[in-house]
Amino acid sequence: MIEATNIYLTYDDNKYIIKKGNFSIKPKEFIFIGGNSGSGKSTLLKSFYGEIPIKHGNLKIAGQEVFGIGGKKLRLLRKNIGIIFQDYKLVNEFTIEENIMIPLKINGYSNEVSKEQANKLLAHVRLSHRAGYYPNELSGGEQQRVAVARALAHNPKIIIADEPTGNLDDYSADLVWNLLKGANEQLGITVVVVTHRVPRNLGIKFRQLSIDDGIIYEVS
Ligand SMILES: Nc1ncnc2c1ncn2[C@@H]1O[C@H](COP(=O)(O)OP(=O)(O)OP(=O)(O)O)[C@@H](O)[C@H]1O
Repeated sequence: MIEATNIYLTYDDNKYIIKKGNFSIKPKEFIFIGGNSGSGKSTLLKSFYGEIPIKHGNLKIAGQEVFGIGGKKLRLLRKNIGIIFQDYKLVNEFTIEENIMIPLKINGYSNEVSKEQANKLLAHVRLSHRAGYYPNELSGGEQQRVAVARALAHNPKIIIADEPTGNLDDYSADLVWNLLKGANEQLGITVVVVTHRVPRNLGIKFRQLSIDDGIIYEVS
């Protein structure tokens, strides 16, 4: 599902954040990515959804080459991916129902279908009673559950999450881990999560990668 061959990532050409990155993530795997602060975890995730260019090497996501990607191909790439951030990144001017409708509308679904799907997902994350609320009327944990629903809305093949529980208390973090686990187990979605703290008792098989001095390696 994700195949990296000798990828190099940089912001300014003076220093490679990721060097000679080689790894392979199979469909339906659950992957954690660790490493010290500043080691390049978020940078690596950004390369997956075309937010920063691949400087050298090849990166295939769901069969699509990411090197040099832009325009229509980038839109197609993002169709396969749902993204979750530490700080939720919901649109404050939209209700939470409307937030979940965003990826559906972008992908060409009608208002009616988008609304129906958003409400199914709101029920899934147990927030139906908040459909008309705005993000700033919700707790952080609730906002992150909306972000998970939004990431799932367009039936992506891959979920990418950058410290999804970093701002949450243990109770809310558990709810988010369970939603990600369900997406992986029940929907067969490949899940890639950057986290400093791998949850104990996740209850599913997972693999761990780590980044040190720009090098990506497998944690055994
Ligand atoms: N937009 C940017 N422009 C230039 N340099 C950047 C940019 N974003 C990140 N960096 C640098 O790239 C390096 C890796 O940053 P990145 O955010 O990927 O690390 P991280 O492992 O996710 O860190 P953390 O665990 O603290 O979130 C850091 O040295 C950082 O300063």
